[in-house]
Amino acid sequence: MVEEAMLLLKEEDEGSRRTSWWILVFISIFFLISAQAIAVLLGRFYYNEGGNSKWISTLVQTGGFPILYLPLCLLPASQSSSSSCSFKTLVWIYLSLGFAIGLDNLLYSIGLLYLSASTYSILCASQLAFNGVFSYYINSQKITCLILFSVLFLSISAVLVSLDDDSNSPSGDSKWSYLIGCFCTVLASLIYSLQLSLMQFSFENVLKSETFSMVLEMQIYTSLVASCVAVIGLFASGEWMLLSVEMEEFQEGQVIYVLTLVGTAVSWQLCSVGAVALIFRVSSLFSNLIGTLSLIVTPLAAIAVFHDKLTEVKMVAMLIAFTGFAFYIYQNYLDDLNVQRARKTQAELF
Ligand SMILES: Nc1nc2[nH]cnc2c(=O)[nH]1
Repeated sequence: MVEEAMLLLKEEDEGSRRTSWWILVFISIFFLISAQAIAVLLGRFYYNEGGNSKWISTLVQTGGFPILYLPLCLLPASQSSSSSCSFKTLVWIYLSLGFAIGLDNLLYSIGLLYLSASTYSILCASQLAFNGVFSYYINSQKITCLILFSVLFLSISAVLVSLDDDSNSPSGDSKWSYLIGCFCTVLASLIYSLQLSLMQFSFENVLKSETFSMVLEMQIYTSLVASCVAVIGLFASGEWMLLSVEMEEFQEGQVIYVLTLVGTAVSWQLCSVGAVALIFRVSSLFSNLIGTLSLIVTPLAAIAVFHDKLTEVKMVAMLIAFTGFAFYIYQNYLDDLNVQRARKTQAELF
């Protein structure tokens, strides 16, 4: 009797843990998709209205990290991080990942500056394929049929959206700038995928902490390093001297210039917390998949904000993307069922 009651209690506890896991995953998905769409649109707005600094675009992708100290301080003590690894290892992880993020952000900004949104999205879809390879080798991710179809559907969808997009690059159409833009975007996709897989590896094999503080600390300290890279670049390149002119000549005025940069910085932080939380809770490949899904739904936001046309191709592309997304969620659900079945059998045996 007592054993049965214990088993029932354990099952109920497990059930509520799984429910809160799904709720947290959906909140992270919401932040990643909506905040990335806003950040990308604000980034385009900055370039379209006269902004021209690659290093400022790089800096705003991580420079908003101080706002994350507020949730970090508000978390209950039981949620404070208690990583088992040494201080030296932690510093090494934050420095290497932070440097990779800084480099990725610079290449990402150059890609956005030199390419049209369409070419940019096609090349960005390559990050899912890169991530599939890195996840297989670094994170021992099982590539099931559902995951493979999910990656394929999202890649096809990104290509469809791209082919349909007729916007031009903000920097004009010179052949050299096009080639530089393509090279930087593919390299950024490779670095971004590697960085996500290494982050998952750090969470699972080095940090081994189960708290949300770990997610926030990872985001804060890697952003601090990446922001230092951007500030050094800003001063070393001499771009800082042009900032006051850029602000004065911004077509929408100085106040909107500052608000655009602040809004972009805050959006990137919310998006990154969502991305890191998904790596922590699910996997780097899933986080990348949702990021790519966001790339595909960004045209929807552009339809609402900039009154772009909603074409049939865009609608089909989004349908394909959501089908791909549903495949991955269904795979997670199946994994979940398997874990529950295994636990039940184990409990019955003992
Ligand atoms: N390369 C790359 N960098 C990013 N930084 C934030 N999102 C992305 C992304 O989708 N690709």
